[in-house]
Amino acid sequence: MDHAAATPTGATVDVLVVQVEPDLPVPGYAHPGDAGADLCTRVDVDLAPGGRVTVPTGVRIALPDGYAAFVHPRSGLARRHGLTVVNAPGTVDAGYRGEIEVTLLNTDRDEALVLRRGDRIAQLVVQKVERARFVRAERLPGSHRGEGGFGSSGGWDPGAGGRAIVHENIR
Ligand SMILES: O=c1ccn([C@H]2C[C@H](O)[C@@H](COP(=O)(O)OP(=O)(O)OP(=O)(O)O)O2)c(=O)[nH]1
Repeated sequence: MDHAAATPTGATVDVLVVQVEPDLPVPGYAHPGDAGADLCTRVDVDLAPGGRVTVPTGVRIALPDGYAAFVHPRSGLARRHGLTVVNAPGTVDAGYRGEIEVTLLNTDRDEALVLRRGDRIAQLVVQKVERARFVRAERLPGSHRGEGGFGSSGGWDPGAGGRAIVHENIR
């Protein structure tokens, strides 16, 4: 099992964890100062090129009110194998008591990926979140960006003229 569960120095919040199978590690930070605690797969997975799978992590948590946890991909797996999290970052609500699952996508067109039970597959970032009151208004205050959407600062082909852009399917 490739996992270094360091006791986090400077931890600022307690998060209760119930392990679905006690021999798997609780989420752990690999290094002091890391933002993400590693999540492991509870099952073996063979992921075909272009394949998608939802993997159980073996952990259930109770976040305090005012917090959420976000499931992010691991950069090393992304770089080496093209592995990503489909809905990155996945949102774990404070009220969620079920097992955290991770929906993985093997973006590599040629190589299958083998994950074994206990392998680290993603990382969980615990954050304070605001809860907004959405207040109806007739107009919004001005800003430097204005209505310029994504790509408006350059590097994007504006030829689509506001139409949806259909991206090539990975298959
Ligand atoms: O990567 C993820 C994302 C979410 N969840 C769990 C925790 C979260 O609280 C719940 C619901 O997630 P989300 O709100 O993103 O899903 P939804 O499709 O909007 O479903 P819902 O209608 O239940 O909110 O699923 C995970 O285990 N892993």
